[in-house]
Amino acid sequence: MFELSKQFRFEAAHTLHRAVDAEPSRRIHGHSYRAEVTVRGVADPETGMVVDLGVFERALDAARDGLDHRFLDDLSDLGPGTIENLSAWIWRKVEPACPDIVRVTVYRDSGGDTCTYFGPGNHLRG
Ligand SMILES: Nc1nc2c(c(=O)[nH]1)N=C([C@H](O)[C@H](O)COP(=O)(O)OP(=O)(O)OP(=O)(O)O)CN2
Ligand SMILES: [Zn+2]
Repeated sequence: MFELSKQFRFEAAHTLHRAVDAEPSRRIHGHSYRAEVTVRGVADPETGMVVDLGVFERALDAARDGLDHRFLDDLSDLGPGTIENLSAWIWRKVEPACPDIVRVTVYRDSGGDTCTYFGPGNHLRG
C-alpha cells in the first residue's frame, strides 16, 4: 500500500467573523495557502503507479483555479473561509476524479496554521 501526495499553492482574500481580533478579521484581507492532497492505493504492476501524477495534477488544477486569487466570501459552496472549510471544499472538488483520496491538508504557513480533513465518513470515536 502506498500514499501519494501532491501540493499546490494559492492566494486568496476573505473576511471572517470571530470573537478575537474581530475588527481586522472582518476587514477584507488575504493569505497565502498551501494544500496537500493524498491518495492511498496499490501500484498497478504494469505502470508502477498508484495514479499517474499527471492525472492527479489535473484534478488539483481544477481546485486551485477555483481558489487562487479569489475572494473566498464569493464561493457559495464554501461557507466561512476557514482552513477547515477550505480542506473540505478541496476534497469535494478532487474526490470525483480521485476516488482514492484519504486526506486534504491546508497550510497557512505565515501563522503556522494547519488543518487536515479525512473526509465526510470519519467521525470522532467516544
Ligand atoms: N479554526 C480557525 N480559526 C481561525 C481561522 C481558521 O481558518 N480556522 N482563520 C482565521 C483568520 O483567517 C485570520 O485572518 C488569521 O488570523 P490570525 O491567526 O490572528 O493571524 P494573522 O491575522 O496574523 O494572519 P497572518 O496570515 O499571519 O497575517 C482566524 N482563526
Ligand atoms: Zn484571515
